[in-house]
Amino acid sequence: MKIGCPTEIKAQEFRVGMTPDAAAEAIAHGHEVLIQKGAGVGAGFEDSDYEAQGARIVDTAEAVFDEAEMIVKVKEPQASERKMLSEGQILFTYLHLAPDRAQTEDLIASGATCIAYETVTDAKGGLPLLAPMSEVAGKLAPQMGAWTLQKANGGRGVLMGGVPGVFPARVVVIGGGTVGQNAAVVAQGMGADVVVLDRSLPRLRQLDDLYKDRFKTIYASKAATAELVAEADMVIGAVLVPGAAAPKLVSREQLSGMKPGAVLVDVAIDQGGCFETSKATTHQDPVYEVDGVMHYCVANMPGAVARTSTMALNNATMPFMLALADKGWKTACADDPHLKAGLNVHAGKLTYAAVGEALGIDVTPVDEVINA
Ligand SMILES: NC(=O)C1=CN([C@@H]2O[C@H](COP(=O)(O)OP(=O)(O)OC[C@H]3O[C@@H](n4cnc5c(N)ncnc54)[C@H](O)[C@@H]3O)[C@@H](O)[C@H]2O)C=CC1
Ligand SMILES: CC(=O)C(=O)O
Ligand SMILES: [Mg+2]
Repeated sequence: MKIGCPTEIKAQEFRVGMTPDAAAEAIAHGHEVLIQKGAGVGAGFEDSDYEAQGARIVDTAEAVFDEAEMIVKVKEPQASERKMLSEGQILFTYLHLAPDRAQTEDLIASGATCIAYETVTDAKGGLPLLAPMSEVAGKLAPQMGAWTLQKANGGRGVLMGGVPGVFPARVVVIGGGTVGQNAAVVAQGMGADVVVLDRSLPRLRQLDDLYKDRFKTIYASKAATAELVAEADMVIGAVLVPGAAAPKLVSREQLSGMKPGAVLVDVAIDQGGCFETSKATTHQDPVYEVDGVMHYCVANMPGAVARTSTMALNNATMPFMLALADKGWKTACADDPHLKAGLNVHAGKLTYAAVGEALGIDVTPVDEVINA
């Protein structure tokens, strides 16, 4: 199969869909790899690194999309990229369709087969292609929140770790999955007083077993969430209902009860955000204020540490990329129910129930398109 990897064009996105190592593996499996000129530079990979592995460098994104049977990317295709997709082509990348009607409609219209990293599953009920980026975003969240808490950046002027004689920052993490766990560990490591809320009791038990000396766990009832948010210096939004639009857990009304200059870091923004007042921002202009509360809502946080993130992402995507290339999407999905869970759009049909529900679009069962 011809596998193509274009340069990411989302603002300040420096990751790349394939490392030279991933290209080498695909080539060893008998595939051809096309890399857009300069695609890896932001993550520290030169064109010559890819050429040394046998990949071919092409000048433009158009050339990649024209020739490749499968496109491997990082971020959801932007409008100009969606126009280049063609019928029968495989697109393997993050999609986050539930909050994004325009993208969903364009992908359906393209006739391509679109497999979303974030809905591929594993045998333990996890999301193996989301997890590495959630680890990164979780670790970044307290760092970005701490910067935003500084007075000159609009924050309350509270130091995460405090000093002897002065309380540390109070950090509330809503959602104790991969993002939440990593955020809580780093925030606690910075010296903050940390509470993690979740609606899953098994998950709270697991976190308590691992970290009871480092942070507290609380069941995420509406009342407990409201009380803790009102007292917080920083709230990190880290919930996920896979594939679905994020539930709104802090309303605009609640902001007036928060401390002036408190910070909301909405990591769940890629699924639409879990605070009512969240709207996606960019690394260039990451923070805005509503009713005295600072919001950090960057939808591609891992792009800030593009080299670490690219390598972590490729470690996870590589076996699935190879299965798709070796077997074609249909057999690869038929053979692996976890990859099958990644299929969101095929040949003009939406195939992911939670996206259909969020956007009011008819859904065709995955098995129907696989067996067609
Ligand atoms: N902004 C960015 O750059 C990035 C965003 N993300 C996003 O971060 C979010 C979290 O991802 P993960 O931690 O990997 O998900 P996860 O599935 O590991 O964890 C989500 C947790 O939220 C909990 N939850 C669900 N509904 C809840 C509710 N109403 N109240 C409290 N807890 C609730 C679940 O029980 C689960 O423990 C996702 O939307 C993901 O796409 C991930 C990486 C980068
Ligand atoms: C998961 C995601 O949206 C990202 O890594 O940008
Ligand atoms: Mg994102």
